[in-house]
Amino acid sequence: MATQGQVITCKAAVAWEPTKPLVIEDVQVAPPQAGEVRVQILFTALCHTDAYTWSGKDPEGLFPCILGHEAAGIVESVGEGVTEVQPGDHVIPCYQAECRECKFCRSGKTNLCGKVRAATGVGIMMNDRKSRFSINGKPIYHFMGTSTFSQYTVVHDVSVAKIDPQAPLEKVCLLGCGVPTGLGAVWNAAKVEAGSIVAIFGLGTVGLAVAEGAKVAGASRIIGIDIDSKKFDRAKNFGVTEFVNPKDHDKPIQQVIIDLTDGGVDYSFECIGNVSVMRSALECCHKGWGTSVIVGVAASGQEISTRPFQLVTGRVWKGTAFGGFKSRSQVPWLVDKYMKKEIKVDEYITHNLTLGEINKAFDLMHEGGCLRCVLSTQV
Ligand SMILES: NC(=O)c1ccc[n+]([C@@H]2O[C@H](COP(=O)([O-])OP(=O)(O)OC[C@H]3O[C@@H](n4cnc5c(N)ncnc54)[C@H](O)[C@@H]3O)[C@@H](O)[C@H]2O)c1
Ligand SMILES: N[C@@H](CCC(=O)N[C@@H](CSCO)C(=O)NCC(=O)O)C(=O)O
Ligand SMILES: [Zn+2]
Ligand SMILES: [Zn+2]
Repeated sequence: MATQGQVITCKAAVAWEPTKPLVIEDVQVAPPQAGEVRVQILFTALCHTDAYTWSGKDPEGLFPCILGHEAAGIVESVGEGVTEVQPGDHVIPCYQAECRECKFCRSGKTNLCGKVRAATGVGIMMNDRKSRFSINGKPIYHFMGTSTFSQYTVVHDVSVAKIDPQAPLEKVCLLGCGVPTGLGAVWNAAKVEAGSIVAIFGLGTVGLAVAEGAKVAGASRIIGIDIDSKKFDRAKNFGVTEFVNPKDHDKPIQQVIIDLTDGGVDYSFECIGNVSVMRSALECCHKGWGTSVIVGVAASGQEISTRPFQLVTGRVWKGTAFGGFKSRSQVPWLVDKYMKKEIKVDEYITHNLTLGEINKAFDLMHEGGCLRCVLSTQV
């Protein structure tokens, strides 16, 4: 039955309130308006940022909403003026848009895009400043411009990357967030050179992707730091060469790393979202040149601090969103790299469930063994 131009009623996991279990509801998804694309989501993974917003600690978190931002699917229909994708195209929704026209996109200095960010931050679509999701007339907010915990979603055309139709959607959905973030933190934000010493704080999916990126870049030592020692065995397969558990030491962890590395590392990456660890990550960097990249997302109200002397003496503190990758241009390139077996993806998938089991999937995130859980949207 043709669905184009019609409201689609489908299943979606709705977050009615912070921390309350998500509820699978029948949701009405309106047709795409000008500059919009309606996508049938086939597979979606969970990222720690979904849990963060669900916790109520995200200043941009609005409820009720449909969370989810790491997914893959097929274009169902497009709105007026959409030229770069058409029904049937295989796509990955991109929470970091790329319009190629705005001040940010034209700067050549950042992957951030300003075109739709004001709308995606308040859970609506740009065209009429309304949501395309509703339940019996009650609007449900969008999330990060993606809302992938749904069988159908509507995204801005600048927020969707067309990918190789041969790519397995149940795997490449991961290229919507965590894996590119870690790889890009190394390749784009830090620009790690061969021979560098690297420290990674937090060995979840993002930290392991940092390790993989550092290995590809030719780092000589890749030191993984995690409070869960069970993380180390798996981390070796992603390139981590040494493991440090802060719990095994009395000294501050930055001092432990400085002692291990004759003065500090060339590059460090915070992949947890803990502001006190962010400080350690900066301070374990080598005087004169060490660079620390913040990747983890810290809760509302949290702030970073250090002695300015740390920066006066040459350390550099920076951060990255989506690893600095330009989404619509480079996600297809990452998919191609995966197809050529040049980057890992399958190895980050530890669990597979269905959308109907999403609360179990959130529980799994707190278990040390879980990296990414991929949900099939067939509830
Ligand atoms: N900047 C971006 O664009 C971007 C993109 C994706 C994810 N993120 C953020 O990156 C962070 C990591 O995401 P993830 O999915 O890999 O999370 P995760 O929860 O799977 O991994 C975090 C790891 O940190 C470890 N850890 C926790 N506290 C620690 C401490 N005090 N010292 C050392 N290790 C500690 C945990 O044991 C775990 O292994 C999250 O904050 C997420 O929101 C940011
Ligand atoms: N609303 C949050 C923003 C959190 C944040 O920094 N998000 C990252 C992506 S995390 C993906 O897992 C990001 O892309 N930031 C840049 C942007 O949002 O434009 C908060 O306010 O804490
Ligand atoms: Zn994410
Ligand atoms: Zn732009």
